[in-house]
Amino acid sequence: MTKPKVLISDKMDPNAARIFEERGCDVDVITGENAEELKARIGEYHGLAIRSSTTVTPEILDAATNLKVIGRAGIGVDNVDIPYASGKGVVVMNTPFGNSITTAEHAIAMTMALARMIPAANARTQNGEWPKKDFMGIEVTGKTLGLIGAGNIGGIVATRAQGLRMKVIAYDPFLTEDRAVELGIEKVDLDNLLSRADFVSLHTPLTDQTRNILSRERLENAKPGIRIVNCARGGLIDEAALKDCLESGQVAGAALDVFAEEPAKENPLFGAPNFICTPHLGASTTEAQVNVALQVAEQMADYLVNGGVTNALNMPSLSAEEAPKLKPYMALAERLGSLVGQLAHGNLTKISIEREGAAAQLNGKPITGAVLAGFMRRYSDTVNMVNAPYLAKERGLEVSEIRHERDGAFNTLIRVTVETESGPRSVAGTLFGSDKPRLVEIFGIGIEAELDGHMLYIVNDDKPGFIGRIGSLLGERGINIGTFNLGRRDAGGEAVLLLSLDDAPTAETIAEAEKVEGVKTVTALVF
Ligand SMILES: NC(=O)C1=CN([C@@H]2O[C@H](COP(=O)(O)OP(=O)(O)OC[C@H]3O[C@@H](n4cnc5c(N)ncnc54)[C@H](O)[C@@H]3O)[C@@H](O)[C@H]2O)C=CC1
Ligand SMILES: O=C(O)C(=O)COP(=O)(O)O
Repeated sequence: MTKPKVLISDKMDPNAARIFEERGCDVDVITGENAEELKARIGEYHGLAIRSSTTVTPEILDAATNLKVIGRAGIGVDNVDIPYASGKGVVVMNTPFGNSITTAEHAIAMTMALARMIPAANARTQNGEWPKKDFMGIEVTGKTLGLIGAGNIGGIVATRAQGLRMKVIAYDPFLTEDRAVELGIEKVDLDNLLSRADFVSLHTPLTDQTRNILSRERLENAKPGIRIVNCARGGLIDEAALKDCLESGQVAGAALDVFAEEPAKENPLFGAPNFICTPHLGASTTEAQVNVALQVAEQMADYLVNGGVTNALNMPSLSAEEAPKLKPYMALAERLGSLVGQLAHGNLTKISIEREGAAAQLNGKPITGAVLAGFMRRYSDTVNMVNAPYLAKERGLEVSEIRHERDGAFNTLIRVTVETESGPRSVAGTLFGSDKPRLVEIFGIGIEAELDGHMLYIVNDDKPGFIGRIGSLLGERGINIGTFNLGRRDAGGEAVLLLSLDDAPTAETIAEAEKVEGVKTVTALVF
């Protein structure tokens, strides 16, 4: 196997490059390139490790013809077009906890800096002014902190703020009552929060629902003299409205670490009263950067080298321990999916994946992904486990997964069934010797065959002499048969023949085979 190649395109702790190398990847660190430069380069890489400065657009992804994984050394992934990456079969992962304490601490630092106007006091003192009378601050003790978003970072901010004796309330539609009780915070709606909070701190991702969540209207109707801290994402606040509210005094102060447009070299808020800012430093501590660099490199290398999937945003997790165990199952699942995809006719809208025996004890999601990857190949040749579920959804394919506790004739079995116009059609397979995929049933007929390379699937009448006729036809045409597998429904009834061939059969060979006495259908298959 060639070594996976990874590009680190944003400034990252050197531990990331070290881990990639130790785990068997080639790595280039090339930061600060513009989109055109990245587009020209990305085609040669299997992995792309980023922070927030690289934006991964559809154009970049179209050029990324070998890319398998994007790793975000951090939390927010609004700089990656995840639906497009999924469509391209690229896994997107982040490191959801590595910088959360650091970012929460930055929000607390910003809160204290706002309360006591530390940046301006510092600047003017160092300017020789000694402006003691201009900086009358407020205490945070006893004040109400309103969190918009109370997930990992919001939750940590809550505990730190409670340590400062603040009362914490939160607006987060996904916060459970139990978690709110555990955090000792009151769950409220957004209007209530804005009418009560002395400080507001934002901790949501940037999504279509949260964009502009602090709109002009909400800022203008908030509690007069409110102070706002944003260490989450720029697009959450209407910046022009915030500037007006700072100037009118409606908002008593704002501390932003993030801006709608970054890098923010110019911004309407610069110079506004009681406005302080940092250049997206929320995650910038030595501890957090080591954490996220180590974690992203471990996760990406795991995927590129062993197929393990951790913290992916567009694929189910698969631990590095599970991956080798699941590998033969995934090969079996993909072939079964591919077989029904090649054989079943018409518009297929339902597929079910059943697992029995040892297979029922395994993580089913990767097996389903592999079946769908094999099956969807009937529609697209760029399909893989990552994009198959998305493509299946796009085509309206209904997928069901069934686990049977019962033990059947095989100690492990995967069955794939599609609903066709003439009823359900199903194929099943097992593993021989724990890692060799074998087909054991095709459309109700027991058979035992490897699914590999070029094959011919022939349905025929179970009559004497048939096998000789087919063998002679192929022999006369100089086609070498690798394996020869037979199955039949009843003696003298419908029978099937699966042949593996050294080369792809020509259309002419197939037409000749169809003319052989007793043959009903001939289908060329490829795995
Ligand atoms: N300034 C910086 O350097 C950093 C910024 N961040 C930002 O902080 C964000 C939050 O990070 P975490 O707390 O780790 O994420 P998280 O996923 O643990 O928490 C986000 C919370 O927002 C809530 N939420 C989602 N939609 C909402 C809505 N419409 N209204 C209210 N709440 C909503 C979710 O329910 C969740 O509880 C990240 O998405 C990232 O954008 C993260 C790290 C560093
Ligand atoms: O982790 C996040 O979401 C961040 O915003 C941190 O951004 P950065 O890695 O410092 O560019």
